[in-house]
Amino acid sequence: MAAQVQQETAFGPVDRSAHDSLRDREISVEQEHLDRVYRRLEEKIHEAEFLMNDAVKRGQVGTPGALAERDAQVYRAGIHLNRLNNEFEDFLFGRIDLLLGKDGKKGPDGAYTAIEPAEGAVHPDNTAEIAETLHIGRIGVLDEDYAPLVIDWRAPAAAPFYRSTPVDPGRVVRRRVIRSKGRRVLGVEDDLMRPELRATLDGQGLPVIGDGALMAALGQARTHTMRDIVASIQAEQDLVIRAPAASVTYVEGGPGTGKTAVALHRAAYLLYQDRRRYAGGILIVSPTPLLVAYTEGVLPSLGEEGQVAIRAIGSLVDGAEATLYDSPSAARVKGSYRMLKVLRKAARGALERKDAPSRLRVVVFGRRLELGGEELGRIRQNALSGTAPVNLLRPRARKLLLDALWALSGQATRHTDPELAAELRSSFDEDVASEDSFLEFLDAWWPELTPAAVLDAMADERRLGRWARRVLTPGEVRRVARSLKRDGLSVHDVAMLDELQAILGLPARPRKRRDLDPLDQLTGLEELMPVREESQWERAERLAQERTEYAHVIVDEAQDLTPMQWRMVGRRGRHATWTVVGDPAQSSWSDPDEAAQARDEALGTRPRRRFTLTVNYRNPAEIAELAAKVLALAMPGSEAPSAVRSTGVEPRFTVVGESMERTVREEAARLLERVDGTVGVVVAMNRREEAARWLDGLGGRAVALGSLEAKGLEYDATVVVSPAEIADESPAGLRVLYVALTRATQQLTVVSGPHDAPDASGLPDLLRD
Ligand SMILES: Nc1ncnc2c1ncn2[C@@H]1O[C@H](COP(=O)(O)OP(=O)(O)OP(=O)(O)O)[C@@H](O)[C@H]1O
Repeated sequence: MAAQVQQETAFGPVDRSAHDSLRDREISVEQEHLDRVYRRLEEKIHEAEFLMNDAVKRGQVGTPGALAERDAQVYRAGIHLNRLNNEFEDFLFGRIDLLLGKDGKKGPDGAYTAIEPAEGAVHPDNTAEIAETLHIGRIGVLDEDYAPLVIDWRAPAAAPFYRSTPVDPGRVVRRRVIRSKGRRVLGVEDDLMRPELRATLDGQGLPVIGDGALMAALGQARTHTMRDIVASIQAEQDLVIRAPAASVTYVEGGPGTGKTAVALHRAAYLLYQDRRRYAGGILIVSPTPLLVAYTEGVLPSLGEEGQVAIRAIGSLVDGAEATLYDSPSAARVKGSYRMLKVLRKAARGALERKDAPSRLRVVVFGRRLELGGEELGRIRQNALSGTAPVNLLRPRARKLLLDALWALSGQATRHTDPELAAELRSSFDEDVASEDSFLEFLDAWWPELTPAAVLDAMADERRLGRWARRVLTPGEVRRVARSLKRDGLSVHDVAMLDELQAILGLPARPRKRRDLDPLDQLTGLEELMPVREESQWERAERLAQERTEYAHVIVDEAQDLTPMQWRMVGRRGRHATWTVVGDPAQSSWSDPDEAAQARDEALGTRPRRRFTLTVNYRNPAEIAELAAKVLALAMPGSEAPSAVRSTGVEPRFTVVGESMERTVREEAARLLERVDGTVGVVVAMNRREEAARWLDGLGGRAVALGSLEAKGLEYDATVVVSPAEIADESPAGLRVLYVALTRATQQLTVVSGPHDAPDASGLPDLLRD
């Protein structure tokens, strides 16, 4: 973090009233600049509108290329103004004042490219002149001479705004965050990167205003949506955001270190860097719909939305939506690699429906032919020995049936001439294959399977037991079958559906009929035209359209993905580059080693670039210290991130009095009075419905959540209800409790229930030293 020098100029302290007028003066300096930016943008719009009207009037002006270019300019200018007027309250948010650069070269955005100051930029008496001032904003704007009025935050020239620290300041002397609303500048917050320097700008001392932008941002009340952090990205975060996209960028960091924020800003950065490459789309996988809703506004505020899909892990399969939770014991089986074996068996086993016919009878060339159960069983085995997806094996099964009937018919030896024999065989096949009895048999004996149908079949405990023999215990079979009987899907079911889709393959397309020519119908010619099968090429094109792959995949809360979920996500990024962010200490999955193996399989052999984020921006030190006690139990030896600020407010401990409902409600109400923003009440999963009722009437600022739903979210204040209940609800319970305890930005209350064994001060057993 940058040194925060308050109420000073680079020449020394000033008194408070002088400081206030200094602040006003600096605000008006920035206001002037913002006015200039808007004037310039309006000019561009007028120019563009003039050109457009002119073009309309004159019909055609210039070459088609010039016209296209002009239209593009009109379009771009329109977008700019629209975005400025409608979307961005704080369009211009930063400024850096820089020393003269080393090489004196300018980059494509009109700014000097050097990171380090030129020799002699700082005089021996520690004075220096500011050689360049850059303003940073959400989009870039150039003046009439192509000099930068605003640099896009993602441009290389903006990097020093984020990277510079007092330890390694580069050319930056002062970094300023500008706060504005609409077209009005409201305030400025400065960080001095070279406090030792006495720098001048146009012959005047360089004023330093405010308490620093980061602290101002962190102290703000939280709402139910995440804000972007574009004005206060810290150096270690910036390294991740701007890391080259090749291969896998792997980021670990404790709670509140900005992993989610960094992941979202990285998506915007990648699109800016190489829009063409990412035209294939960026997928951001989030653990819950709540976190999707919480983060959804960030990318639009950064000017990006179209090419980024933020999807909850339970909504990755089109047409399926997870709404149910599994018990920890069912989840543990459904998410594990073992399920893969079961699904492969089930996909094949589900072909054998209870009502499947046991014999095939056809009449062909005037003869009745019949295949019995044993022969049909052999044919099925033979067809299934192929490695193709089950639905794509149907044509093979059909062919084997025809072979068997042909052999039975005794026609094979009728002709010695190979050409005649082939002709006979083909008319035999056509005869059989067009018979209703054959078609009906095939549909019943080798039905086209859908993933949902196989999952349904697995709800039958007896059948599932057969498919899971030697893989699952009878108890596990019972739990899984029971969980599949419910109406609706869980996140684990969705991953199983996706796996089944891969195992089954897309159903072979119904034979495509040629568009009928009315003349053919009249003449009866239609009957004589062969029915056209889908060509290889058409099939390839269809599959390409149906593919759901992305150019870059970002996985948030990656520690929670089960092996089956990694497989599902992996299928969406087979040719992608990746950004994976997570924290092993917050994992709610019981078998981290198995998940790590699945993750490595999904990411393949691509090289990994690893980063660690070390500063907790969310929790004040008082809360972070308490949470660290649970971390020590959950993952002995692992290090908690250091909290960046302290509030002086210690966590509060209370014990359930008359009823849990009453105590929790009172504590939530108490916190609502103490904070301006949101209050989250976190309970064990099986209490989440009743907890929602406890808060009835407290208003929209208070919400109740199950422990797993709290993933990634944050509130001004939280009430964590019964740490013991949360810790005991699953094998990963302590890690889930660690998540619950690290959601508050200001205040935390812990309510102990009967299982918590609180001491006299209300401190529960699990949180004692
Ligand atoms: N550089 C920053 N400037 C301002 N706020 C920041 C910065 N970095 C992080 N924050 C804030 O800190 C909070 C935590 O960030 P975020 O949710 O991204 O952390 P996380 O590492 O994903 O946490 P968790 O692992 O607990 O889900 C958010 O409110 C975020 O806006």
